[in-house]
Amino acid sequence: MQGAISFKQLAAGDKSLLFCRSIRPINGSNLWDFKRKGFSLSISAVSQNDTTQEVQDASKRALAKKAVGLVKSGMVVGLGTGSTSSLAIEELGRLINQGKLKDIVAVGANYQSRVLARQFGVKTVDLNDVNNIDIAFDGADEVDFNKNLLKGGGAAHTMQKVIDSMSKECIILADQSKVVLQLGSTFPVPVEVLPPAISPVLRRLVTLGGVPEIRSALRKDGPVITDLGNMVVDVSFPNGIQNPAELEKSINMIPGVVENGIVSGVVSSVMVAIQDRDDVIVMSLEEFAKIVQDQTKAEST
Ligand SMILES: O=C[C@H](O)[C@H](O)[C@H](O)COP(=O)(O)O
Repeated sequence: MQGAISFKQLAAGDKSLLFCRSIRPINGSNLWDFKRKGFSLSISAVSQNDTTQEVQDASKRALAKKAVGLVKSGMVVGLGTGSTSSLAIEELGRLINQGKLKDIVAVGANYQSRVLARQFGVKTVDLNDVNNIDIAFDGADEVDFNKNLLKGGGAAHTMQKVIDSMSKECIILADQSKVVLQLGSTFPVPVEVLPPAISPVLRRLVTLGGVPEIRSALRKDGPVITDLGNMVVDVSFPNGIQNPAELEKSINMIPGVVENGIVSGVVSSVMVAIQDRDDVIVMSLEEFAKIVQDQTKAEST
C-alpha cells in the first residue's frame, strides 16, 4: 500500500487521486480506505494487484445481493451490463430458482446480459413486449455526487440508457473505485457512431473540446462493432466535463451519433460499496457524500 492521501486534495479536485479500472484508464488506481470505528476515514492509494481485484469482486457481489433484494415477485426487471450487473443477474436467478421470487420477467440491454439471464434461469422478453420496467439495476464506469454517470466501457450504453430511463426505479451499483468528483476523470466518454458517418463525427467531437479515438477490438483486427452494428469512439476531455447534462446533449446533437455514455437525470439511487478491512459496507451515495463532506470539514478546521 502506498502513502495516504489527504482528503483536502481530493476535495480540491486533484484528479490524479481519482480512480481507474481495467478498460482504458486515464490515471492510476486508488481506493477509498475506510476505518469503521467512529468512521474516521482516510484515502489511500493502493497498487494495482490481486488484493485490489479481490476487493472489487467482493464489493460487486455485495452490491448485487443488495440490489436484487429490492426485486419483488411479479416485477419486470431491467438487466444491466458489465461484471457487477452480471453478478446481479446470477443472484436474481438464484432467488428465482429457490422459489423466493416468482413471475419475474427481465429485459436485457445487450446480447451478453440475455445469455447470462438464460444461463441462470431468468426469463427474458423483448423490450417491445413490455409497457414499463419496474426496476433496473446497472453498473457504471464513473458516477459523480449528482448521480450523473459515465457508461459504455462494454459498448452497451445505447440500449442500457433506453432501459434505465424507462424504469420506474433505476439503481446503480458502484464499488468505491467508480465514484469521482468530476465525470471524465478516469475514463473517456464512449460515443456510439454510425460507421458511414465516422469522419464528420470525429471532426465535430474535436470542436466540442474532445480528443476522440476509435475503439479497437482486442482479439480481432479493426474497430469494436456494437451489438447494434455501430462503431465506438472514446472521447477524452482534457479540460474536464463541467456540465455533464449539457455535454450529453451536445454530443447527441451531432448527426451520425447514435448515443453517448453520459447519463444525466435518470438514476433513482446509487449504491456504493466500501471495503472496510475484511468487510464490505454498502451505503447510499448520499451517505458516502456526507462522510466525504464531514471529513473535508474536519480536515480544514
Ligand atoms: O457498457 C458497459 C456499462 O457501462 C457497464 O455497466 C460498465 O462498464 C460497468 O461495468 P463493471 O460492472 O464491469 O465495472
